[in-house]
Amino acid sequence: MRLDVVTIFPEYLEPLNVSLVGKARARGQLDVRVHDLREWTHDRHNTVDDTPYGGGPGMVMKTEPWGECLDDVLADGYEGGAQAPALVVPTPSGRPFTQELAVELSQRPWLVFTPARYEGIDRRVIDEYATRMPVYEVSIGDYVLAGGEAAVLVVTEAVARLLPGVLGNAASHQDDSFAPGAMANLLEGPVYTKPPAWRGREIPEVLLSGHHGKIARWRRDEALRRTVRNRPDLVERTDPKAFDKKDREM
Ligand SMILES: COC(=O)COc1cccc(COC(=O)c2cn[nH]c2)c1
Repeated sequence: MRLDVVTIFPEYLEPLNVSLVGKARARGQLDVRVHDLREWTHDRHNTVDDTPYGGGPGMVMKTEPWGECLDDVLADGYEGGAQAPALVVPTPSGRPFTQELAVELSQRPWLVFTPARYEGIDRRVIDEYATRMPVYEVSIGDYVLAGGEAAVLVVTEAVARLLPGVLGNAASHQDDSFAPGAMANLLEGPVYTKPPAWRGREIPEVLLSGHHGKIARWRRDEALRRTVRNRPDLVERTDPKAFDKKDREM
């Protein structure tokens, strides 16, 4: 997968050199290219923003630098078809970024991220590129950040860990929270490891029993308990058939 990020703060994307994404890049599983938008400005102050038409506070990111930069980024290697890029625009007014969307994005060959600063990017930029490729306007949560770069780190990590071979133990994202299947829409329950006792706190007996059926049942019950407590909305969304009699007694 190829990932391009266009930003006025390239250093903000340094974390893409470490950990999971960094290793995937080193292994050649990910081709990450960060571009400084200001390199596509031509004035002395490298201007990327201007006042909003219609008035109001703040500044808006100008069309020209974005257009010139994105044309260059998309110029190489874009033969349509297999190499078709998609634009990913972090914005508070986007569709919620979910595990399902992470899976969808992880199946694309090329993502171009356009994190905005200020009040956002002139709408005409998105409209222009939407004529050439899919545009995903995604929100990572109901709050406003000073810029979309942090959201790029979030989306990139969620997507990269789904790429084959990137996560050590392939099975580990099968039972992720929100992964499709029985665990869909349930939060993850508690996890434990050695030592068996710590400050007088021991491990739930069932986990030491070696009885896989009971362990799976206990984990599901704990996940359900935590979901009911923290995310009743997710319980609503889960198909009632997914719950058996014992669940209903909970
Ligand atoms: C065309 O799209 C744009 O112009 C984007 O506009 C904005 C405006 C303000 C802030 C941001 C950065 O993203 C977030 O704050 C965000 C993403 N998820 N949750 C919060 C982006």
